[in-house]
Amino acid sequence: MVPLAFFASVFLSTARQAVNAGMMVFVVGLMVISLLSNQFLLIELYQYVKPLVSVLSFLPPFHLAKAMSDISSAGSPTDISGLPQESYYFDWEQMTRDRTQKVPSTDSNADSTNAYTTVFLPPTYASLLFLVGDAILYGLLAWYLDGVIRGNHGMPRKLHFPFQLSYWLPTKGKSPPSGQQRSVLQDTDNDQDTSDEDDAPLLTKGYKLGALDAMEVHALRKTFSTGLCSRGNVKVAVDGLSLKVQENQILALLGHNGAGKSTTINMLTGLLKPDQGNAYFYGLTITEDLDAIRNILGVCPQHDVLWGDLTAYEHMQLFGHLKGISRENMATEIQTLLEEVQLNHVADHRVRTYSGGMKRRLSVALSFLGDPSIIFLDEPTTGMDPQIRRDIWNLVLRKKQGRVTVMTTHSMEEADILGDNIAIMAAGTLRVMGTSVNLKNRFAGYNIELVVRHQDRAAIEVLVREKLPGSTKRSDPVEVEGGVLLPYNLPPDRQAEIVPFFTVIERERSLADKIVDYSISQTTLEEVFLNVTVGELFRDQEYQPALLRSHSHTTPLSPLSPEPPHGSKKQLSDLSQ
Ligand SMILES: Nc1ncnc2c1ncn2[C@@H]1O[C@H](COP(=O)(O)OP(=O)(O)OP(=O)(O)O)[C@@H](O)[C@H]1O
Repeated sequence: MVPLAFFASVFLSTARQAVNAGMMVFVVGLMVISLLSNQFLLIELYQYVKPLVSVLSFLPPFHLAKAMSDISSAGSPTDISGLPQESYYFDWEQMTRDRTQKVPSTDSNADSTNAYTTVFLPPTYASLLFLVGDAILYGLLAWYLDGVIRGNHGMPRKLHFPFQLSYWLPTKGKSPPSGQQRSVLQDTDNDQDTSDEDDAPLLTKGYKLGALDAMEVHALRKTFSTGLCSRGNVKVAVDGLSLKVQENQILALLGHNGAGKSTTINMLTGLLKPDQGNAYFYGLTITEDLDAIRNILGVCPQHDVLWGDLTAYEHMQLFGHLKGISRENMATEIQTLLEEVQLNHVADHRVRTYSGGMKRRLSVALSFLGDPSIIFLDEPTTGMDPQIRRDIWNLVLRKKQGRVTVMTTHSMEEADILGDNIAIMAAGTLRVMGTSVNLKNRFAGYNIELVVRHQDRAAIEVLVREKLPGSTKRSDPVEVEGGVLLPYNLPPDRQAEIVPFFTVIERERSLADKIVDYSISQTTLEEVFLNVTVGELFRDQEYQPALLRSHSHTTPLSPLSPEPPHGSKKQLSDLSQ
């Protein structure tokens, strides 16, 4: 029965499907048992019983129920046909006897001695042998089909995977890319640089393509069918994503809801099969070496996968065993990690008593179990209070050495603090990638705020138009104490205008009276994010291709490149109007 359950699970992807299938099996089984134990039905359906028994031989529940029934009836005063038994005990001879059921014959010409006909049922030992055979058959089928059929979950193996040496002797642990693998990657890079230039994301100067890349993603694509039938609408969740991450670095993946971050992580961790593309971790590919990659992978999924009846310690033990942590190290490692996420004082409490933030901390701790070389954290700090969140940030920063960390977040502060590189996704594509400073320089520029007296507002606005011609109003003026605040944004390529403008303000005594206060600051990552994804928000068809095609990802851009972020300024100004 257990191998049959594993076999059935290959074709079922949700708990609801499993419940429905279980109900169907129960109803069909009940009907069959009614038939075989009801003489009236046996008479009516006699000619169908023999072929039915042959078919049922391949279903373990039939032989299990029959063997149990045989064994229990063998010890009773009457046998299965209701006739008196010669002996009341069960012996091996009974096991080898055909189990027949006598039913009244429906043949009108039958004489009185032939008034009964017998329905053949296999002997008990045959049922037990069938059970063993079924267990082997379904076990093998479940193992093979589970490898090659993954539906939308996981990466299917090749049809001939049992004959692949790599299946039986997987590459263990973290290994640098072999010369051959490495050269394939380089070739792929070169191909992509020349042929796919238009589709390449923008990489800023802070991002270094180099020899230490431990994770490389190439043209990853995933679509989902959204219609009722498979030929319905298709949603492109991730569209040709390519990026690289170096060891010891954290990549923060930003994007609005539905940008494709979780789908990307699910593909990279082998939960979803990519339609196209591949990813390499330390030279291992997700399409070929998923088992080896899983040995060095830690994942904190977006939604906690925890069991309410288990404690935090039991969760850690369970995952520790699955990750193959040795018994000697298990207790120390669990204790250290639980202390680091501040759950040690509730380690023996059932998880159902935890708050959302505590469950999240446990998920983070689970992902670090076994010291994995690649860590994926999908919105790890959701629901945590500010203090705990900072502790988790410290944990992630402390643990970034010797591994690749990829995290998604909606918190710009989190991305700014943790991310060595920040990648911004929109509509399934990577729009920009670089360090926080470079992204700010490249895509946002400067915020200039002037507090002026009401009566001088028009004069100062004229002055700003003359001396800061590249500036735009960031939002409507705001009434403040002593006057009105005029907020401006200056793109990074107009940096040269800043010094002359403030020199004029400092020198002209008349202006000093009109301008009560002023400030200048670099714009925030949030503004970069809005700036980069604003085209997506407004679905401006002209803007997006211009943004994508204006740069090649192989050419590092100057932080203060003369090329403005085309369209983005226009859209921001639209926003403010
Ligand atoms: N199983 C699915 N079937 C159909 N569409 C899906 C499926 N999974 C994801 N999508 C769609 O793919 C797109 C990307 O989803 P994804 O969950 O990757 O976004 P995300 O960036 O992680 O968003 P969030 O920040 O809200 O978690 C969305 O439009 C989503 O509706």
